[in-house]
Amino acid sequence: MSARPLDVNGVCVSYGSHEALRDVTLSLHRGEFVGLVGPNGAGKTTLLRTILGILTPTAGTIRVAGVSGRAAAARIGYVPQRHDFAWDYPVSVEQVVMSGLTPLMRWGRRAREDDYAACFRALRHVAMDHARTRTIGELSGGQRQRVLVARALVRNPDLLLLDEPFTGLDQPTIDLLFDLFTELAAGGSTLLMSTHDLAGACHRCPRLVLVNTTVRADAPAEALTDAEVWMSTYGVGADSSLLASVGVRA
Ligand SMILES: Nc1ncnc2c1ncn2[C@@H]1O[C@H](COP(=O)(O)OP(=O)(O)OP(=O)(O)O)[C@@H](O)[C@H]1O
Repeated sequence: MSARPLDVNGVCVSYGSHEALRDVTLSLHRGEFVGLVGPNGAGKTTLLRTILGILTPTAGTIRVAGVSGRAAAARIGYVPQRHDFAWDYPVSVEQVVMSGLTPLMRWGRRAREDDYAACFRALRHVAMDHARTRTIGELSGGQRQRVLVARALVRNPDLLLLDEPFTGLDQPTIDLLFDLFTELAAGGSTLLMSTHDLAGACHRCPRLVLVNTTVRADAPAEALTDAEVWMSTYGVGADSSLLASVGVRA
């Protein structure tokens, strides 16, 4: 049996004396699409960056497809927040997607025919193959997000990490991206996505992980009907509109 795409076990992360994550345990199976939700400062980005190997846990272990450390990072496709990317850089869509392969290429190696073929496949996956030669600055927000997903997919990862992919996008664009993520999961990709779109996550992510420093709940979205869990994770009262947005009553 092949190893799970992600196993996080008892992970703790601190920034100096500030404890950002405590005893986080989480496993994903192949083909799962999991929403990671929690309030501002809950530790979502910290968890993604720790899985990526950018941050080192003070305790616990992380395995991606059964391996850890640098080998684990090579198995991950990462979709950063859109505003973390330099969109005014004068490069083509294809060049951005190609940059997803760079970590796998030895320094100085020129792109080969199979690299271009991998880029084309990834762009076709996100329905952006028609825009291969366009300059990235010309793209809409939704198209930019698709290009970032293609860049993450090009290395055929065991795990896709998405950091708030919906920020600043309109509802129809968000719906199309949810369709894309659902299709990717149905095709065997494994996705862990942080988001503040609670209503969308409740409707479209089959499984939700609620986090605030530690995992507060981990269940199919439709099973998260206990208002207390949402209230304590987000630190809100029974009168909060958050409860209506996730479809529960206090
Ligand atoms: N580089 C850093 N140095 C010190 N503290 C940090 C750093 N990055 C994050 N933190 C702190 O760690 C905690 C978790 O932050 P993190 O960015 O992971 O939360 P988040 O859930 O992604 O928040 P948001 O939804 O606002 O993006 C917060 O208290 C934050 O202030």
